[in-house]
Amino acid sequence: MSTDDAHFQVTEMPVIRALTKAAKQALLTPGCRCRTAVTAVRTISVSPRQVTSDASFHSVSFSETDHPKVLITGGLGQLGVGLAKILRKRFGNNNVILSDIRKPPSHVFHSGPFIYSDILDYKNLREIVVNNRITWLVHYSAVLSAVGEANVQLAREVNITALQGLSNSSLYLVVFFCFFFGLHNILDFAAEHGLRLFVPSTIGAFGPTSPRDPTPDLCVQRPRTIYGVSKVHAELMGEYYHHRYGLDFRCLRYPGIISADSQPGGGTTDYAVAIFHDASKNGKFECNLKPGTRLPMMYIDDCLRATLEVMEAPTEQLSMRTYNINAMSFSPEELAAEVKKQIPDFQITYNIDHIRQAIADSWPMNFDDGNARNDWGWKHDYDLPELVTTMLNFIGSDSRLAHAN
Ligand SMILES: NC(=O)c1ccc[n+]([C@@H]2O[C@H](COP(=O)([O-])OP(=O)(O)OC[C@H]3O[C@@H](n4cnc5c(N)ncnc54)[C@H](O)[C@@H]3O)[C@@H](O)[C@H]2O)c1
Ligand SMILES: C[C@@H](O)[C@H](N)C(=O)O
Repeated sequence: MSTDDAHFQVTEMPVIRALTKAAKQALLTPGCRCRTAVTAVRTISVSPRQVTSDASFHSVSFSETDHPKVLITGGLGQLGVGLAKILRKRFGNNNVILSDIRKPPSHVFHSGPFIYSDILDYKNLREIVVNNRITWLVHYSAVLSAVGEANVQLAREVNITALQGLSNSSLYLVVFFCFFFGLHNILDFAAEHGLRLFVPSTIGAFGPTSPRDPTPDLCVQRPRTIYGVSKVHAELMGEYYHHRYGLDFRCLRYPGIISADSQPGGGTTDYAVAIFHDASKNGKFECNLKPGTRLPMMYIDDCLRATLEVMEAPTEQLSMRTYNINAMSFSPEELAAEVKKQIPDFQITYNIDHIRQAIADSWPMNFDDGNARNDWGWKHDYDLPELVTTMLNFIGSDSRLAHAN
């Protein structure tokens, strides 16, 4: 098994297992959840589709001076736990509920409210929102780019062990539709309950026909991954609900996010996290993208702060509802050169994953985030040297701590 395959197994299987379990149930049980979700969206008596365009959805008592009550879906991935931490610091521990379909590790479970929530289950979501008087919803649940694309070995494993009887193409169809229904559930009840809704998008929402250097907020968006297509869909649906029903939809297109204490969930930019762990532990790293592959990237602290800032931004500052945000752009060889400044013996080799490479080659190289900077004052703190120092210090002190214990 290659390092890359091993990485896939370690970091992506829980997500795939959880997702395919949901997908399998949805398809194989009578009155499957996919169908139920569609029915709920179409027939629920308070559906936005049945309310006039000037109706106010902001029926939940929530003023700008109150602390919001936040629900984070898909919160056990790379970003959710960190976001919960900064939101709890700002709004109080009990005002931020983390949720996922996976079992939380003990330190997460004991750090604040955690609840099971499957975004495909409209009733379950609705109960959580109503019972906890949720006012902000951060919709993090997703299947990232590389997991969403055809990985034959992984797909076969999943088909045999999780979706017996379904063909590869059926599996991808299920993932695709569950993703959409999940989003539709979220949009419908966010509008119904007057929630402020944050859905992250990505550099992956652009494709090979978009301008790539730099990529502006508004341009051709023809992504070639199912992940990108679903994110463009989310951007458009969110903006449509905003204009049509007054939904307070806010969306940031994140670059590849780099974090030390949480693992990425199966994306194309994951190499930029793995490199620090391998450099710190073994002094070498095998990269699955070509040396010159330039992509926009950001340290997690900047990403989470941007999320809080756009959620708190007064409505009148938002000239748009979907913004690019950026901090830096680099290629594997540039990142390796920066790591080498701190670990002089560090060696990088290349073993290209053609699926990830094709995805990366279709994505922006530089991201133009001028609108975010002008409208609500976005400003990043971490550039490449700062990122490398921070990551290596964090991982180094973490492993020294582990050795000491
Ligand atoms: N991490 C990045 O580099 C990056 C970059 C751009 C955008 N984003 C976006 O930010 C969000 C969070 O990213 P992440 O890196 O934390 O993702 P991740 O893949 O690490 O985590 C996603 C989480 O969603 C959960 N999930 C899957 N199906 C679910 C369901 N049916 N119901 C509830 N939860 C479910 C998974 O269990 C997992 O914990 C995603 O929407 C992603 O597209 C991330
Ligand atoms: C860029 C982003 O959306 C994610 N890290 C991925 O590579 O899929």
